[in-house]
Amino acid sequence: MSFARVNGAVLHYLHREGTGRGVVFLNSLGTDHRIWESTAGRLPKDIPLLFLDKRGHGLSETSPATMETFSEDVAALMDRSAMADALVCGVSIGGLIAQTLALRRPDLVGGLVLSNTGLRIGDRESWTARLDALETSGLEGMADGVMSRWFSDGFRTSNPDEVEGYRAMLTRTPKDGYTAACEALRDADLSGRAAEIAVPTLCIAGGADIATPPDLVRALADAIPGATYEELDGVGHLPSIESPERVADLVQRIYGRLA
Ligand SMILES: O=C(O)CC1=CCC(=O)O1
Repeated sequence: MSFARVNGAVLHYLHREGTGRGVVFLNSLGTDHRIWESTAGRLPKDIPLLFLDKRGHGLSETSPATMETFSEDVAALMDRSAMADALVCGVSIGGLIAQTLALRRPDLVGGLVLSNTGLRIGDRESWTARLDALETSGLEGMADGVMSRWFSDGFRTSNPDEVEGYRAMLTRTPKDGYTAACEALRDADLSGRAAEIAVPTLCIAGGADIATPPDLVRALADAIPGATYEELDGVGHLPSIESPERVADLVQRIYGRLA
């Protein structure tokens, strides 16, 4: 567990040293780095890993941010950890941050795993409505709806305790941090930039994801030159939690293919 002030905010990160190419994990809206724990724990024990809580989430300080700010934070922590040419795995907003990083700092990104994400997620109206709901009801009032977007019906029925735990992760997110990330999502649109991504890319969709449905992820894969697409049957928005063994297998497969 480490902390560093980068780009004006104190960020929380975990860097495991190792040998060979590193793997970086970027989390989604209202979550922290722990959503990748079960997946990362299935990867070889000797490879370097970097996890971080994006600003306004987990133990990282809150401040206004754009998708560029989030990607600069990742770049700063990778530079600090002497990690370059890494496999960068991002889920949802983490996938948008990963794409932004690949466009702005191609030296840092050797490959991408883009899970449950798109070139754009939602639209201006849907994020404005989310921000209004946050003002009216707070995260506590929104939490049931968010859980039904994060997890498939089957997972919620079979794993009530886990869902309760992740609900706590959501509701403990600072309101200002959640707001900043929603505003960044409202304003981010990478349509038209995908052709510039020049690294091996795997796009993962959840067959039961209603937040970033398979069609959105497939359109992302179609737009990035040479990208491959995998759909996980019956899985919701956070496959690293619902199906860590399948995600770890896919991460290892693309890791093994990187030159
Ligand atoms: O909270 C949601 O609806 C799911 C989500 C959208 C962007 C993100 O990072 O998570």
